[in-house]
Amino acid sequence: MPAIPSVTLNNGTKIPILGLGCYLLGRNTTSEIVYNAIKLGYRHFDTAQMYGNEREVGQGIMKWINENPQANKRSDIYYTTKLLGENQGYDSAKRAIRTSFQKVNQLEYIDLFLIHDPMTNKDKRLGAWKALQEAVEEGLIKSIGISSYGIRHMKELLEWDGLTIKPVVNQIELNPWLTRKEIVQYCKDHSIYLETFSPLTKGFKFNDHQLQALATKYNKSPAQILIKWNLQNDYIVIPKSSNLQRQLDNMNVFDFAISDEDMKMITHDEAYEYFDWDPTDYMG
Ligand SMILES: NC(=O)C1=CN([C@@H]2O[C@H](COP(=O)(O)OP(=O)(O)OC[C@H]3O[C@@H](n4cnc5c(N)ncnc54)[C@H](OP(=O)(O)O)[C@@H]3O)[C@@H](O)[C@H]2O)C=CC1
Ligand SMILES: O=C1Nc2ccccc2C1=O
Repeated sequence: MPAIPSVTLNNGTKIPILGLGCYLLGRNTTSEIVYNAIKLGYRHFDTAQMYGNEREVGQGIMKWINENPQANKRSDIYYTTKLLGENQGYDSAKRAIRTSFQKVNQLEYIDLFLIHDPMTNKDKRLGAWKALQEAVEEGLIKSIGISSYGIRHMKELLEWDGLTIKPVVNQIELNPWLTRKEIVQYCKDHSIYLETFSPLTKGFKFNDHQLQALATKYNKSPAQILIKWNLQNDYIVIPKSSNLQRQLDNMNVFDFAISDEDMKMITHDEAYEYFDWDPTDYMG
């Protein structure tokens, strides 16, 4: 399997364009799943304070590094976590960032720390961002970003006079039935990379007849077509699977291309179907 390519973010750091979503991997199994996924070729892992498995994701990564430190480098791995909503606000965020860091301190730094959602208020969102900026200055974190931010939340942040570090990504739910053209355009205009969660629609769209037709045409599975749809839109993508064979299938997307015509055919700008949560229009 070829190495997963990386792209460069607005601060010059690189991120592998396909990572493993770590929600619901299960606390007892996470470290082994992460370790085995690295053996398969995954180099990017997406967790969160909310998932309760930050420590175990770090342990899986460290097991791989420690088994051959000459060959297996920390810098080859990309580790993302996210600040829980209730930990927003400057003081709470300072504490929670340190707690997350302590859980994986053997990793020496966190590659990317996201504000998980905008569903608090302006003071708490900006206070959390100030704490994240300081953690970058301290060297605990390399990059910071946002998740499920709508345009008003991004404007609030980008126009804030305390902003010293721009978000590198907005992690958001996108799929052929949820294209969010305005948010995508806003992010592109401000050099904020789109990173897509629930890219497989959690399986809900696997029986869609157009998706099935493309799967047959390209001799790929519906999951592989959805992952490729994301990559061809230049989105970073983080499908979750706890199963080794499905993880392998989800990586096996670099040997084909969906035609422009077929990309248009499965893209439904008029639809608005989400399968997780939708905080982007939160008004608080
Ligand atoms: N920022 C945010 O607010 C959010 C972030 N996320 C992040 O995004 C990640 C991915 O999103 P998630 O919501 O988990 O959903 P996904 O769209 O990635 O779907 C995961 C589901 O699809 C199944 N699956 C995976 N691969 C295949 C395959 N090849 N064929 C058939 N079924 C498959 C998985 O089962 P199995 O494990 O058995 O293979 C699981 O049930 C999360 O793990 C998390 O890291 C998710 C939601 C919100
Ligand atoms: O992975 C996730 N699954 C979720 C479900 C509800 C709210 C947030 C999330 C995640 O981040």
